[in-house]
Amino acid sequence: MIGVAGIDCIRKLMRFAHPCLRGGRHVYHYRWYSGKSRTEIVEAEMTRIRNIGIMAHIDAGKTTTTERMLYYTGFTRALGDVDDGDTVMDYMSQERQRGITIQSAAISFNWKNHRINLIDTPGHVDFTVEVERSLRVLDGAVAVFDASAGVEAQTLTVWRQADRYSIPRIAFLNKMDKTGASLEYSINSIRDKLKTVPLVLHLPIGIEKTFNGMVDLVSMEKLAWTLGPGNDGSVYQTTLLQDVDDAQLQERALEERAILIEQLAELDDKMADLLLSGDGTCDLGSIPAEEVHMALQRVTQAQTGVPVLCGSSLKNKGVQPLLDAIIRYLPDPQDKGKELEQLYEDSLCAYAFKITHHKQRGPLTFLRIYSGTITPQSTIYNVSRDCTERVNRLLLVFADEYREMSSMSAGNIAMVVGLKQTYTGDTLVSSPSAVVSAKKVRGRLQEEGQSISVMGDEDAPVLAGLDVPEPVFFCTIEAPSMSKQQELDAALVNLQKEDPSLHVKIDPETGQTVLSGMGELHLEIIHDRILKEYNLETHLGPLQVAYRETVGGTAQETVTVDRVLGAQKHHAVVTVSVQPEEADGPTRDVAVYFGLDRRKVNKDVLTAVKTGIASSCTQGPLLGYPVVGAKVTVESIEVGPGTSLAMVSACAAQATQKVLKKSGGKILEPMMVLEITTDESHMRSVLADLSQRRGRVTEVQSRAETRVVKAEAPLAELMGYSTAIRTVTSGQATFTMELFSYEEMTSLDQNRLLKKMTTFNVEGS
Ligand SMILES: Nc1nc2c(ncn2[C@@H]2O[C@H](COP(=O)(O)OP(=O)(O)OP(=O)(O)O)[C@@H](O)[C@H]2O)c(=O)[nH]1
Repeated sequence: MIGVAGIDCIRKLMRFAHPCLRGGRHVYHYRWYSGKSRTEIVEAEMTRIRNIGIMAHIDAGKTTTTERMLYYTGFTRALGDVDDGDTVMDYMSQERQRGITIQSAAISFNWKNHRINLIDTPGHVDFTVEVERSLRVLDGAVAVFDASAGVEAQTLTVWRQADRYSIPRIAFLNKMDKTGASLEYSINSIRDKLKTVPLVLHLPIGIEKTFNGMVDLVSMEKLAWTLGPGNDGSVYQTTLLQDVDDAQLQERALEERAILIEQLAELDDKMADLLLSGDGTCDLGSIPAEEVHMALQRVTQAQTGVPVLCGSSLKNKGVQPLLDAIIRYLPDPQDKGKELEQLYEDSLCAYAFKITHHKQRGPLTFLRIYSGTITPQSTIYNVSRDCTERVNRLLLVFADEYREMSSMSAGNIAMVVGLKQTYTGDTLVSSPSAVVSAKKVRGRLQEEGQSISVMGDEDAPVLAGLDVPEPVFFCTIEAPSMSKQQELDAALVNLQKEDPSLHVKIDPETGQTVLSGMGELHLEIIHDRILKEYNLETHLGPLQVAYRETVGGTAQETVTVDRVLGAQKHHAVVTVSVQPEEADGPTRDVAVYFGLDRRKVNKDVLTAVKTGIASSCTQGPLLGYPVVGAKVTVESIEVGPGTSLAMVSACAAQATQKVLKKSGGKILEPMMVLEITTDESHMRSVLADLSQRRGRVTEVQSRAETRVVKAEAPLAELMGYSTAIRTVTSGQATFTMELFSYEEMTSLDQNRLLKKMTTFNVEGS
């Protein structure tokens, strides 16, 4: 990924871009372009733009595939290698060191007269919010699979996310050169696990070490990567299959093509008509390639099937056909922008999907433009934050340069310098009056019976916000000295603008700053970034699990407050009852009901009571964790004349605390679902380790020597799991983990936790 967050990286970006060899490794430099460039970058017309992302399980080869794309499209002049830590896309230093892809950014390049805007997406489960925000702005995606592993856990997660955003996909079976690679296994796994129809477009020639190319089943050509200059895969031979002296290959290809055409005929009416036209004895082999391409495009975009291509990015095979498939089958940006164009017509509507910070230039904001045009030196309006922002500079991250643009229009991905108050997920338009007219248009369309699905908010026509999962871990963070606290606060504000899954709050009791996030790695990375990007050596407190509290049963409590403050007498009596909320599992928020006639109570008093209850529920009575899965009913309210609303609120809060305690509060702990892939010889150690962690094994799948263990375990027992699993399996196993529910602890475990936490608090105080 082209990370522009780090100052190191920016320095490199501002230098002239060319790959050079240093100490045997390729190092890429980028320049912050101003002035004339070697080539003129024209704005691509909408039908020739593809906004795409690449999604995959960790290590499937997303970065390597992206690097090859950049190389073959002329972006880079030497091949990067993730194993050497010198790829363009994994730019941030943390990514380089850890060998994983963390953040997403956009990078544009041209392929066969089309503009491809590539939005990189991370593969680690701690960064699913990064994946979500990329998916928001994509029109299509390439799913990269390790052909020896088929569909892996993280791919399933990202696939489900892509389903939610209705993103057409094509599949790339990478690593066909690897031992254990299997087209058949991967296809079955795509069909079974992803519940989609895989449409095989390539018949591999050779497998594992002998993998050398493929038959393109649409054009019926043999594509062979022979050793070209520098063995970089840029040259490959295309031969019509009929001219290839291999009758067996021809026969198999004809059979596979027939299967493909039949599948298409089932999914696509036009292909079915074509087959049935004439005397109904249509020769499947004679259907023209162009007709098959068109059918594949329709089926991909309708998301009824997924074209499957194969290759080996590391061995430089199969990437150019993948680029061809992107421009052939994945959609242009028109569809996604349709609804917004209806609302905003020719005026600007854009979505901020990524923000990075640059010390001198301030925030750099990546925008997907849905309608209208954006120009530099203009003023725009942030609907989500109700403020005006100034566009100082408008840039396109094109190949190895940041190019100044005089304007950018709908369908494009722009980078803007100057937006100071914008957060990731905000909607930007031309002016407040544009919002007023968009609202009017929306009202009219709704009256006509048309629903506007892109909108998240009833009041303002903004794009729906991000679906940010609940943080599961938290820890305190301390500035190196009191004098640096302000700098730390500013750094945290910037980081939150970039990363909506990072939560920052001040502990009301200790006054300490508390960070919460998606996992151990997430918080570690934040810590690293504060050091590297803001030069602040902070101290992180011990990592703690974000528990929840809930009620044990039904209870009722009445609290009376009688106070005299100055000359004013305050009198309030509030009775509340609680009971477990009968929803599917614990819900996030506590539901408040009124068991009294609300018309007889002053509106402000009702609001004060609700506020008191809500504030009380943010800190449960057992350990101070938020209360969930409870129904609180206000049974009665009595308020004396002249009593302040603050007093009413306090009375309701006290009653809620008391009733929560009385109900026999329970602690809920986050349960994670784990998928561990290991070899047979380490199975015993993996299972033994899991049972020590209160883990439950739910399924074990076998494939040759590989075992995939699915298990559930409490997060509290999984601290440092990545190191532990590495140790017990001598580095052989990989795993993913994801939050799936909050569960009640057994009373034994709860008592242990309460003892530990109260001792900890006493010691810590
Ligand atoms: N044999 C083989 N190995 C490959 C191929 N493509 C990538 N690899 C290797 O697989 C490992 C992971 O590759 P990456 O490109 O970093 O994978 P990624 O999906 O970007 O990984 P994350 O950034 O962690 O999500 C590296 O060691 C690559 O060299 C391939 O086609 N064949």
